[in-house]
Amino acid sequence: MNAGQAQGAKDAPLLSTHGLGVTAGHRRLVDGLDWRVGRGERWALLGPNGCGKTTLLRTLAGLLPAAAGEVHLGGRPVGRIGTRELATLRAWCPQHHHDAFALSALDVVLASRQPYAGRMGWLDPGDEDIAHGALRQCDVEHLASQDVRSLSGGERQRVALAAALAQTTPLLLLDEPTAHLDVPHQLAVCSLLAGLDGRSVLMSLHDVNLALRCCTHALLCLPAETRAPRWLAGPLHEVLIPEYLQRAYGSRMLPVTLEAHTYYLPAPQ
Ligand SMILES: Nc1ncnc2c1ncn2[C@@H]1O[C@H](COP(=O)(O)OP(=O)(O)OP(=O)(O)O)[C@@H](O)[C@H]1O
Repeated sequence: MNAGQAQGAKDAPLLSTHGLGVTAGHRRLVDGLDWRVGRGERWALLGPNGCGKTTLLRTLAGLLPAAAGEVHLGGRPVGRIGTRELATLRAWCPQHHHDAFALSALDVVLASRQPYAGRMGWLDPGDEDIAHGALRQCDVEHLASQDVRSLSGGERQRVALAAALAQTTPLLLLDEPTAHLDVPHQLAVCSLLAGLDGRSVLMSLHDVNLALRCCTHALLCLPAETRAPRWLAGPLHEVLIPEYLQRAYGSRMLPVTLEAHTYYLPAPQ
């Protein structure tokens, strides 16, 4: 990379999509999406079941090919970035975790340090410190030596989040990071993500109120009957408004203000 290209990469948005199309089977889930995610922004991906949040996140992560257009990370097409480098640029935390082997929670988190391992694949004590720090941040350090197959759903979810944090990437792609979590842990994860200085987060969520607490921006899917759904992107309070929420979810959402914060309640049927 020459000096001009290096400067271009520095000025480029962390993530951008250019005419992005995403399909699953015969369904077109995203069509012509032009979107930019800046450094330090936290985006909520919202929309009804099956609208394409997971498929879009996996495409952004470079795990699925785009049907049209491109995803860029730091100004470069994601498909042209090698696996190891990609793992230093974005962390991916899926919705489901399949644990085939008897690994401890610490092992699972340490695995996310592999992109930084030396030539022989060895990690150093600094990696262990980062892994323990991430387990602590996610309130699961006391489970570090426990077999992940024996963890509860919420504990496993927090270990997965710790693994994503320990990857120390500028971008985190999280598929329903608050699934399985009790309310105090949902709020703790919310504050944790909001406190990640300079790192950007894209997370699919089902709770509009959590998005309002936790995020700076929203990408909301408005389903369409006859063509690909339309994804509205923008600052949180421009996108999460009653009109758009009703179009997205098909039911009226009533704004309620409590202690200067706005929340949404579904209107009685
Ligand atoms: N490989 C596939 N073949 C056919 N259809 C698929 C495939 N993968 C996903 N789909 C369909 O694509 C749609 C989008 O799925 P996706 O998991 O992205 O939705 P989602 O918005 O994350 O849903 P949820 O809120 O329920 O988690 C669904 O209707 C799903 O059945």
